[in-house]
Amino acid sequence: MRACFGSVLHPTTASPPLRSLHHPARPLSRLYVPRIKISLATWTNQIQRNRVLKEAVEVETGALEEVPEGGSEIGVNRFPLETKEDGLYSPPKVSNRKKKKRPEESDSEYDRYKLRNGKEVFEEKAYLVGVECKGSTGDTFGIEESLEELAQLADTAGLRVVGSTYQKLASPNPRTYIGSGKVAEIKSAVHALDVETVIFDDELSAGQLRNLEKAFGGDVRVCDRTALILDIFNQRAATHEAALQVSLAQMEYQLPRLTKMWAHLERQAGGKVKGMGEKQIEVDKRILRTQIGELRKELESVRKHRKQYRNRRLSVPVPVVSLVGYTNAGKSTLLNRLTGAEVLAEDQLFATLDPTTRRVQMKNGNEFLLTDTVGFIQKLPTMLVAAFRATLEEISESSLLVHVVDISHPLAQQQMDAVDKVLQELDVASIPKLVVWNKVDKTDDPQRVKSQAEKQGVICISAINGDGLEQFCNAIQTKLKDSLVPVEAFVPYDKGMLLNTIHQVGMVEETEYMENGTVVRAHVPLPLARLLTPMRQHVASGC
Ligand SMILES: Nc1nc2c(ncn2[C@@H]2O[C@H](COP(=O)(O)OP(=O)(O)OP(=O)(O)O)[C@@H](O)[C@H]2O)c(=O)[nH]1
Ligand SMILES: [Mg+2]
Repeated sequence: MRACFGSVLHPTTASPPLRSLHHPARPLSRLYVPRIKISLATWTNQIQRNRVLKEAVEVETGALEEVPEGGSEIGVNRFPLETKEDGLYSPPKVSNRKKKKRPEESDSEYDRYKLRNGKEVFEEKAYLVGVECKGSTGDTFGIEESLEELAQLADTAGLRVVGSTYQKLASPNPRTYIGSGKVAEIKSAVHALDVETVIFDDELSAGQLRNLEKAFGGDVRVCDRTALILDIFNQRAATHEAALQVSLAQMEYQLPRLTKMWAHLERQAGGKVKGMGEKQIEVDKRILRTQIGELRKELESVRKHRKQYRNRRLSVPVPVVSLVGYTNAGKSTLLNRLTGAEVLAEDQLFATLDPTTRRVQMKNGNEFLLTDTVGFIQKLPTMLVAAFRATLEEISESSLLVHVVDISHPLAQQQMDAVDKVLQELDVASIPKLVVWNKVDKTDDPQRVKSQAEKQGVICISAINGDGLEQFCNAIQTKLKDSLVPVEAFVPYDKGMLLNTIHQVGMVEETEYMENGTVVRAHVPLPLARLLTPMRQHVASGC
C-alpha cells in the first residue's frame, strides 16, 4: 500500500477504515491526525523498503531470471520529459510483461532512497501529463513550460520524473480529462517505465481521478497539481500553524473526492450489497467533516495567540512592506540581505511557507517592517492561498507590496502576470505596489536589463550580491510617502516617545517647540495618524 499525496489518514476513534483517496483498493487504516506529518515520500518508505528487501532475497535465492545482455530493460533517463513536436508521445516498444530484475537492479532501488529536508525519502517514479486547450492565449504559460514547472514541483516533492506527455484538446474530457487514445498511450508508457504515480498538470475531479486510475491499472496512483503542491506544503510546514493549515487544506481537498470510493466493494460482492458503498462514503465524509471542524477550532486558538503578538507590533505603527512574488524569485534572499535575518533561501519551489517580519533601518534613520511571504505559482487554487491566512493578513495590512521578479527567468513576464492574477483574487490590488527586478546578475546582459528597467521606472537589484539595494530602499521610502497621511499635531513634552516614533516612521517637514510641547507637521502611516488624532484636535483648538 502506498499513500496518496496528502492522504495521510489516521483514526481517532474505532471508526471503519478509510480508503486511500484515489485508490479504493488500498485501505488506509487510520483517520487523519494533523500533528503527525507524513508526506507521500516518507509514507512510502517502509512499504518500498520491504519490497526491495523481498526482491533482494528473491535474487539471492535465484528466484528471478537473469535478463539477457542488451535486454529490454528501460533506463529511467531514456524518456526524459520528451514529447514529439505535435505533442504526441511514442510509447517505448517493450512488452508489458512484468519485467525481470537483475541483482544490480535491487541496488538501484536502494539508490532511490534520498535525503530530503532532513528526512530519508523514497523517490517514486512519476510521469507527467498536461492538456493544452485550443484557444488558450499565448501570453500565458505554454504547455511545455507548464510541464517543466510541474517537473520541478515533482522534484521538490521528492519524486523522480521519468517521462511526460501532453495533448491538445478543444476542451478536457469530462470522464478522463484526456482522450481515450491518450489514456491507452500513457498506460503503456506507465507499464514500460514502471511508473508509480501519474501527475496531471490541472485539477482533476473525483470522477476523473477514479476513471484514470482504473484505466491505468491497479497499482498506479493518479494525482493532480494541487495535490502535489499540498504534499510539498505538508513536507515544508515548519510551524504548528502552517502544519495545521496545510492539514486543513488537504482535508478540504479530499472531502469532495471521497465520492463513491467504496463502489468497488459492491462490485466485489457481486452487487449483493447495493448501497453499501454509498453508506460508507457518508460515514467517511462525516468523520472527515468532524475532523475539519476540530482542526478549524485548533487553528483559531493558534491564530488568537498570533493576533495578540501582531496587535503588540501594530501598537508601534511602523509601516509594513510585504515582499510578494513568484516562488523562487528571491524574496527570502532579499529579506536576509536587508535585515540579516536567516530565513531559509534555496533554489527550490516553496522554500518559504510562514511569513517572517524584520525591521529595516535606513541610512536617514527611517524604519519600516519587511515581511517575507509564501511564493505564488500559476494555476494556484485560491483556496490554497486562502489557507495561508497568516500570509494573507500580512499582505492585506501592508502599506506597500514589493513585487519581486526573477528577471533572469525565461518566463519572467508570465510569472509576473500569474502573481498579479493571484493578488487580484486576494483583493489587495488597491495597495500601492513597487516592482523590482531581481537576479539581474544572472541575466545575459545586466547592463541592457538595467537600462530597460530604467525606461520602465522599475528598480533593478541583485539580492545575492547587494547590487541596487540602496536605490531599492530609497524607492520604498518614496512609495511609502505616497501612502502616508499628512498631519499637524501638538505633542506634549511628556509624550516624547511619540515624537520619536513620528521621526522614525514618518517624514517630518517642520517642528516648532512651544512652552508645553512640540508642534509637528509630518507625513505619517495611517495607524500613527489615528494614534495622533487627539493631539491633532488639540492643534485645532490650541494653536
Ligand atoms: N544569481 C542570483 N540568485 C539569487 C538572487 N536572489 C536569490 N537568488 C537565488 O534564488 C534561489 C531562490 O531564492 P529564495 O530567496 O529562496 O526565493 P523565494 O522567492 O524566497 O522562494 P520561495 O520561498 O520558494 O517563494 C536561491 O537559490 C537564491 O540563492 C540573485 O539576486 N541572484
Ligand atoms: Mg522564500
